[in-house]
Amino acid sequence: MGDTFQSLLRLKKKSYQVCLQGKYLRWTEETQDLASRIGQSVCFPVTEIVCAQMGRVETLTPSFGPLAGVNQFTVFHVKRVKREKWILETLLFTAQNSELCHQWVEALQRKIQQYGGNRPRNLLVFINPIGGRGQARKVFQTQIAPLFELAGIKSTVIETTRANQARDHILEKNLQGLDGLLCVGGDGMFSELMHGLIGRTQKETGILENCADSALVPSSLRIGIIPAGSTDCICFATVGTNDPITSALHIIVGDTQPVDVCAVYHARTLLKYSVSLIGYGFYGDVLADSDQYRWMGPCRYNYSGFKMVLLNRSYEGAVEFQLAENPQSSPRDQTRCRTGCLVCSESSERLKEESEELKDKNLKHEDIHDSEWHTVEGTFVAVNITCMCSACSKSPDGLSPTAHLADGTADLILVKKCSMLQFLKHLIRHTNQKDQFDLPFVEVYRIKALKFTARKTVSIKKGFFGRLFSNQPPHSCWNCDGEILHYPSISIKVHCQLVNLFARGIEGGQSSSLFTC
Ligand SMILES: Nc1ncnc2c1ncn2[C@@H]1O[C@H](COP(=O)(O)OP(=O)(O)OP(=O)(O)O)[C@@H](O)[C@H]1O
Repeated sequence: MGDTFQSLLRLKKKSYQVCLQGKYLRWTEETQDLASRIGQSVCFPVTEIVCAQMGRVETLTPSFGPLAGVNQFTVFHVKRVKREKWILETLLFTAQNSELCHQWVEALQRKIQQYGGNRPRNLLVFINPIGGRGQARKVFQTQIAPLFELAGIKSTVIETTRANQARDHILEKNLQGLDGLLCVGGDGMFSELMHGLIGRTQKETGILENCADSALVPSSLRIGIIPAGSTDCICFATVGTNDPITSALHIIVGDTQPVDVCAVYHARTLLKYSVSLIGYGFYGDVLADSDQYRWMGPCRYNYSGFKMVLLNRSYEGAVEFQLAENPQSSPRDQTRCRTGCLVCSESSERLKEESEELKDKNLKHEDIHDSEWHTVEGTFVAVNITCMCSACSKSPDGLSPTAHLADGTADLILVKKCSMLQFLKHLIRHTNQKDQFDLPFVEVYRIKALKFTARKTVSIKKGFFGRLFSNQPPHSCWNCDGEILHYPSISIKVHCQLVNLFARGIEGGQSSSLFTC
């Protein structure tokens, strides 16, 4: 029984038979009740233990020193509270003597090392002091740094003084010895880290990042997001909530979630990468319009959104796309991408096999992936592409609720010319349980590549609101994860699992890691 360590311990004034076996810590109440003989057992995986320390340790004490109790030891572990939210739970065990406590702490730490091999030890943290409501510094110092200290994670902190400082640092500076990069901020900060890391990795491996034909290589470093932005869309889609403690605990236990990335090109030259929304028409116009109302803070998006609904603009163009290869997966299939998603796992397997095939046969990515192009021409209120569900607090299921995080596809949503009320109906369905795609003017496809050619739209002063505000411009712009792209004609290619996040996807169905055996 070399793998098992057990003894009698006290917890919350009751005696328990506590057993550490395999991947689990289990405790069973010692009961006098002869009818039931054995009390209820509770167990949870070692992979969700943050650490074990001698004595009674409290996280909020500055130096985490043991407070009292030579015969006590403390176990810190992940506890799920509601939906996807995690908190740090403390268990204070009392043993017969301090020797036994030492043995328990050593046994637990050994198990954490054995099963928690992917935990980071050394992180570089970028704090955006102006992101969201300007709380990033406070969030990190008061809530996150004490957790990292407890878990034995070294973090080097850089507070940014300008936009793109984090991206430039990652592109230029020595990152040796680091296990991951974190941002404390919103989706814009994540985008900086992602651009820096993808760019650096291609440079180091000699791949031409700018060329639309390049098969880009993923980095071994993971990116973590401590949410402190305005929308935190990427946190909602990869963790299920925008709670800073939950994200920190996912980082501490070393979770890994691969994520697909869309590369956006104009004239075959790279413009930007995106993981959530690339939108022409409505979302492009909202972003461009909202820029003049920065003084309103995050409310500017509601104001410009309202204005654009009233204006009811639509734009002419041709959308060409290559459909995804997996016929079993579709944006209308009602499945959800959740932790351990089978569709994404199959893609990981396929990726491995493909890269071996490419190497063996000395082929290019395109040689095994060229497929038919489909075309939809018309006038569109919105052309949206997203490679994750793009959920946020306003839209809990997101733009495309069944989109997968890591299957090498993106969902293309075409909202064709319709009335203001029809478009409003489509938008409102993002906030309730109704299907936003089940409307005659909406089409949705699961794709792997796209080309959009904008046509000049003739300006018509439509209705009362059209005359009140302004004429329609001939083209819209693209909203690429919250940044404006001024080239109306673009192409997009989905790169399967190009970045890895400290996350595990949204946990589905499971409400607690603690369960009775
Ligand atoms: N010190 C700084 N001064 C000005 N801008 C900065 C600074 N540091 C980072 N930025 C830029 O601020 C932008 C917005 O930051 P961030 O994403 O953190 O917050 P947000 O926009 O409020 O949140 P979200 O993107 O979730 O809506 C980013 O694109 C980033 O490049």
